[in-house]
Amino acid sequence: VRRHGHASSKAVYTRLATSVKSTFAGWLRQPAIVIRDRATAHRLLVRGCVGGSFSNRPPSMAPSAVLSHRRYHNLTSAPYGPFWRVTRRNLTSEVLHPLRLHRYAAARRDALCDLVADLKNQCTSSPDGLVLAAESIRTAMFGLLTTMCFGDGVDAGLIRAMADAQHDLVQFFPELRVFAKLPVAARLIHRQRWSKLVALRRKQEEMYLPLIHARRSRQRKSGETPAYVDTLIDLRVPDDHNKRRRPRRLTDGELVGMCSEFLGAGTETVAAALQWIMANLVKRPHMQEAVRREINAAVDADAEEVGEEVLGLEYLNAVVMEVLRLYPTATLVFRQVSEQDDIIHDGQRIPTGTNVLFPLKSLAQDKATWVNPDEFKPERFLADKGGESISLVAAAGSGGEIRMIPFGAGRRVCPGMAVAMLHMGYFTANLVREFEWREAKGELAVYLRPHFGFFTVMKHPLRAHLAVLTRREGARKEE
Ligand code: HEM
Repeated sequence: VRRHGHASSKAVYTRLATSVKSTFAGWLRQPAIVIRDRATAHRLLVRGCVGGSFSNRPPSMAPSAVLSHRRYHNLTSAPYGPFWRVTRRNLTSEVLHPLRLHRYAAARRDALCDLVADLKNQCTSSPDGLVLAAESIRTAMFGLLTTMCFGDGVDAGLIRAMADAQHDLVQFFPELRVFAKLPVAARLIHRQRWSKLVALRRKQEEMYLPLIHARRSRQRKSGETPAYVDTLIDLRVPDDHNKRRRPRRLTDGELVGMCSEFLGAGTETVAAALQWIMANLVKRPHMQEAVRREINAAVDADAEEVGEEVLGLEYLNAVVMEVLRLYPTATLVFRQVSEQDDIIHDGQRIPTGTNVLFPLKSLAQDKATWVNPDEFKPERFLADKGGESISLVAAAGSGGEIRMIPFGAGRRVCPGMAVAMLHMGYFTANLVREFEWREAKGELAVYLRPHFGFFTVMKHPLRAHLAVLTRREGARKEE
């Protein structure tokens, strides 16, 4: 554990990668502690503290929070309280509930068909089958999350424009750090940035609000699968600022903020993780073969796709877990000590307002937990290969110590964990079944280096040579 007051917070800077420092500079300038010890991380994140809950993040740099002057237009930036509880329960009990994910099977299949068609198109139009997979993967994920958010039938051109606007917003995140402290003064000093942020959000509103209004005014069929926005339209939320007021509907601003969060959090993270998975399988053809073998043994050669059965494929799951351990797409988990929290460390109370940072990569690479922690070894998650088959929940600390927490931990743990695991497994399995992925040479070779920013992405977006496999070829490769 490293503790830093105002004067020594520079020490935190020096221990974090440059791109992390620049992305989170607004938060890091405040008093901060970096927790690298797994037992302490477990005690703070999972067990909480005396009195409070230790479930608040520092004031958010998310555009919704900045634009709403911290009136918290989404879940990520909402403080721990009644508003957060109601909106979080809505998300986890409806669209993201693990037992309801089968309802979006058709949307997943459509996104997969579009992705496979796009990759086939790219590899047949390039003389050596070279494909820029990164962009195609992100577009497919955005299309899928758009259907889950707004329902079927959103125009393909509009989805592309929404994806571009979302990407622009995420790229703009680091610049928003200036608004983390003294937001009113910062708006005057950084007028250009403020205007750009307002323009980006206006563009989103112009695209999202007509979709929201259309969902609001349509007649719903009984038994139909709700889109996320339907659940938000029906929701009544308590007012954190005025507890005597009756629960109210979400405002248009809040609806746009929540949809933007759903699309951003659900797309960028999974698309980045999928690239890491495929990049590792390109680098390690024998592992790619092992995944293909497992799929072909479990799925009929005539089956149109590998469906939710991906969740039962042990080797594939081990590859996904190993990617999440070595390349967690969220860089840091943040908490901020609030007045109610009573966080004691080394016999001293950590002052209110202190930011507490949990670096996910280093927490997951402790020599005491993993043998050769820097090596990519999916077998460590396979009981029959001398490893241990552990779930993400167990890895987050059922034994009192955190082993890896790519989705965070405690009350604010990522609500999208189950859907993310399904999406990563589903797309990996089907992409390996449809294509043989081979590494390009020279400058186009796969480069397994990260760029640490708001999300940890590949420094060089994934490219590979693809060969289309017929079902019979795929099965023969296995022999
Ligand atoms: C590989 C994929 C993903 C990773 C690695 C990831 C990681 C994380 C992490 C580390 C956190 C912070 C947790 C904490 O503070 O303890 C988080 C929060 C969150 N994630 Fe994810 N996430 C992923 C996918 C998703 C998906 C698919 C969705 C929704 C569709 C989602 C929605 C959210 C939301 C709304 C929060 C804020 C929760 C709150 O404050 O209560 N995430 N995620």
